[in-house]
Amino acid sequence: MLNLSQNGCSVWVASSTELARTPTAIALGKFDGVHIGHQKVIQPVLQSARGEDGRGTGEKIPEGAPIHPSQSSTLPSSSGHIYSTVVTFDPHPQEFFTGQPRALLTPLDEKVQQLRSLGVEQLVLLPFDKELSALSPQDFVAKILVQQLQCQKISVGQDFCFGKKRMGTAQDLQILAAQYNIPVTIVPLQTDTGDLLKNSSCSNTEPIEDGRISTSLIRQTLEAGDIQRANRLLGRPYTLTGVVIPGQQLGRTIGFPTANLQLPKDKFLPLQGVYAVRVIILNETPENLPIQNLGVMNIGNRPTVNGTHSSVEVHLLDWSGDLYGKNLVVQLVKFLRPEQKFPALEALKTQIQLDCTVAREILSTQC
Ligand SMILES: Cc1cc2nc3c(=O)[nH]c(=O)nc-3n(C[C@H](O)[C@H](O)[C@H](O)COP(=O)(O)O)c2cc1C
Ligand SMILES: Nc1ncnc2c1ncn2[C@@H]1O[C@H](COP(=O)(O)OP(=O)(O)OP(=O)(O)O)[C@@H](O)[C@H]1O
Repeated sequence: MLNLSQNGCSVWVASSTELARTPTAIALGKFDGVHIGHQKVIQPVLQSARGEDGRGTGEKIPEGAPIHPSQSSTLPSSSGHIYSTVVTFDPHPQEFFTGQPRALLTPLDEKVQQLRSLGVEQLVLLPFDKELSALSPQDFVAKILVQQLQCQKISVGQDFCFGKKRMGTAQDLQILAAQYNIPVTIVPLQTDTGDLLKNSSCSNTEPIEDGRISTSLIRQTLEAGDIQRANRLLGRPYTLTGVVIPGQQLGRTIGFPTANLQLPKDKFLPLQGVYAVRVIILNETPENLPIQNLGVMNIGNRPTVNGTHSSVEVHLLDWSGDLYGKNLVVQLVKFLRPEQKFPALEALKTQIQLDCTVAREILSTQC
């Protein structure tokens, strides 16, 4: 269990339902990326926690007490507070089923940051294991949502599926939850064009390019280097956040010192190559305002210097100083070009000079 706090606001992170604060208003799903579609699903839960929908006077049903579908989960409450909660799964269900580690758009720390900025009070990580994956939709609602999380309200997207073999739909959730007097908001699917999709069905296949905003679409967009579209789907710039570690220190010899970033192991990387970026240097003291700089970034193996592993390095424009050990937030703005093997360092230097000129131009016009 963690309680991550910054600037007075905090998100309670519970690694099991026993550690969760209750009662809850719940947004349900994987929420990797916390994209525009996810943000719409989270919105009703925030309103509910503020008491804007008239609920918020619920009393806890004692842990372990048997609950019958006819029994309302809303009893008079002592504190009257309903915690706005995102309920998600850990590990990502796909990782559990395939056994392969999955790179994430928002590893845990970043997801918590994003949820905090939206005003979410709590993140509950349901351990996704054989037992949870085998729960029927009925049992998932009764045991996890009602009994353990004392749920007062639920919000999901139109294509939400849950329970064993993803058998339950958003409509099924609405019917099951109604038996406990829990209202379920079903959020229409948000698309890239702003249209709403009418049809959706539960399936485990990767989505086709239908414009529906999804984690999968954003991953594909980043893999293709279309940063502008990825940023539009996310509702903010895609960022790489990490600590600066020593590199080979060759960059300074060609006039372009670079900060080598150590990222969370499970961070999803976009297409290899060179990018125009904005860089926030996070200071140790929280009261200091973060400093924002323009920069160029390379993601790749550095074939010109016979690099052996992939690295992420940033050169800050018009900046000099020591960044070792500092935390950087790198916001991707535009993909400039693929990485190349140059015959000599001099040719690489000339190309990086050009990259800086192009980046400066782009960054002066685009946000
Ligand atoms: C904007 C930018 C573009 C780069 N482009 C390439 C490239 O096309 N090919 C390549 O081999 N290395 C490229 N690099 C990586 C350089 O080879 C690397 O910065 C240099 O070797 C210094 O590495 P070091 O920080 O480990 O000392 C680029 C670096 C930057 C900052
Ligand atoms: N574009 C969208 N519009 C409305 N709701 C959405 C949208 N995308 C996801 N949701 C809803 O947000 C919640 C979390 O979504 P989830 O992360 O599980 O799926 P996703 O973003 O579609 O990712 P994936 O591509 O991995 O399926 C679910 O309730 C889901 O139905």
